[in-house]
Amino acid sequence: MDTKTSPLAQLNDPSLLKTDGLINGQWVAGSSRFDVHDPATGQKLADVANLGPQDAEAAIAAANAAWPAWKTKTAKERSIILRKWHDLLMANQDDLGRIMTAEQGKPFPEAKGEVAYGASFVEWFAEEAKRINGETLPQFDNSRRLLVLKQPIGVCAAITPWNFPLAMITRKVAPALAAGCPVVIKPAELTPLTALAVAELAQRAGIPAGVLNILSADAANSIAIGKVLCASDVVRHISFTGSTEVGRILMAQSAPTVKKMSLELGGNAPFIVFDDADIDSAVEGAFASKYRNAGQTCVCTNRFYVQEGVYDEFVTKFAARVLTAKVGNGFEAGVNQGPLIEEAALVKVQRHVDDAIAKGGQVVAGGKRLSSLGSGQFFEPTVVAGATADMLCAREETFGPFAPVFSFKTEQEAIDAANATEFGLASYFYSRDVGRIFRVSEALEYGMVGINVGILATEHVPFGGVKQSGLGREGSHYGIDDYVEIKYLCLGDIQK
Ligand SMILES: NC(=O)c1ccc[n+]([C@@H]2O[C@H](COP(=O)([O-])OP(=O)(O)OC[C@H]3O[C@@H](n4cnc5c(N)ncnc54)[C@H](O)[C@@H]3O)[C@@H](O)[C@H]2O)c1
Ligand SMILES: O=C[C@H](O)CS(=O)(=O)O
Repeated sequence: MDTKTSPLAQLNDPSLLKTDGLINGQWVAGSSRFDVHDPATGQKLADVANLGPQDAEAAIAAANAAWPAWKTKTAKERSIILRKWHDLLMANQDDLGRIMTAEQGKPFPEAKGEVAYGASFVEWFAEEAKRINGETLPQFDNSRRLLVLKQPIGVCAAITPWNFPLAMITRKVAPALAAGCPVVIKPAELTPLTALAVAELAQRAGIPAGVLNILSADAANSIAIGKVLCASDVVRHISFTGSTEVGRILMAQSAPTVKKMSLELGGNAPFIVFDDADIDSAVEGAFASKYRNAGQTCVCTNRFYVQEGVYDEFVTKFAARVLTAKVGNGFEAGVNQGPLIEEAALVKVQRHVDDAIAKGGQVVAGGKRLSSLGSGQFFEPTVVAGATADMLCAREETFGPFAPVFSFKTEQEAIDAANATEFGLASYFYSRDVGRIFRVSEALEYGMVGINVGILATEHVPFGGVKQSGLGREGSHYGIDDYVEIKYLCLGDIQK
């Protein structure tokens, strides 16, 4: 690390910068290392342990060995430890945010916001740990008593993406630990430093050795580790957040051991503006929904559908709002659009923009890469009017700061266009007509619907998708379900 210029040279607590994996409470250097870079500058930040299949086997064994003691702690004992972890995450919010902005690129205020968001899952499940209740059932024979227990499912694995390097870990690990399960985590190779800092704070909170393990690995070893996690009969649950393509691979690899799977996959969110909408509110919601994390979130709007009567007003106001965005290094004051994570991301955004223009779209804001800025991994927040269904952006997740705006005539036409995708994660629409709000909400084939809002996630709501956007829900009281097994007890001879 260049101690003069690296953003990581300014940590309040330099001991949070961990670069080795964590197995059974020990930091493991691995047999090789891989580099982590700052996407805003291209500067090398650190080199990190490149763990592999044997390390994955060791982590699974450590987790399995730690499980009995962890599951026999009382719910309150686990709750107290989770609460301490939450408090440490918040006490180190600045350092965690700084590490995140350095390796992922999102603006520093947004990174600190993610720390709070991620910590809120730990706080939520610290409480849910005490509410994993079983039940008694009416007996069908008076000599019997019927009970239902909820027990921890066992060793869990989590494979997480780079775009929310902290929250996507805690959204999985918090319910697992709350339920009494140990976890093996494989974080994204592009953002391992945040995950390792979070694990260090978990150790400080008192999470015992082996209960939480982190396998840092490059792309090739991630695939190899994934195969070990999927093939292991000790691993009873895999929670994955990432692309639908990889989700399919993990499902197929897990089939031989019939694992429970939680999948938070790709999206293709529609954002519908009806002619009865509050246009100014819709513009603000559109900006928030599209350009958060430079468009690199699974719930970012991918397609804007605006009714004909308000199309020109919306496009004019939306383009004006987008032109106020400030692009730059996430540590620079006022910046609200950071870099894209890697070259491939920029290439995909440019391909979608060029395709839209070639098929008749009109650029009304942005439209090009900022190759001279920093690392060159910056793209102007872009709006294209006149979008049509034959464009790539209509059917592929752009995952970048590009907003295509389609027009429509009727409510049914908008619903049909919105649902014309294999994805079903988040959707949004603006209307002030109560009948329309219920008709459209019920007709949209999505796991989540934002009505007159552009941001809908928080820790106590069921987050997840339908169709090929995933399986299960994270957060909320539903979020514990994937980490417990239901056991039915039938007790006889009661009258003897
Ligand atoms: N639904 C959600 O909550 C959610 C949240 C964030 C991101 N995503 C989706 O993730 C995608 C972008 O994230 P990404 O580029 O990191 O996704 P990705 O699928 O490429 O990678 C996600 C994780 O899987 C690992 N991985 C990749 N191939 C693997 C394999 N064959 N075996 C085992 N592990 C493997 C990666 O190392 C990384 O840790 C987008 O599609 C986005 O919509 C969804
Ligand atoms: O992209 C991944 C996150 O799940 C988005 S959110 O912050 O949870 O809405």
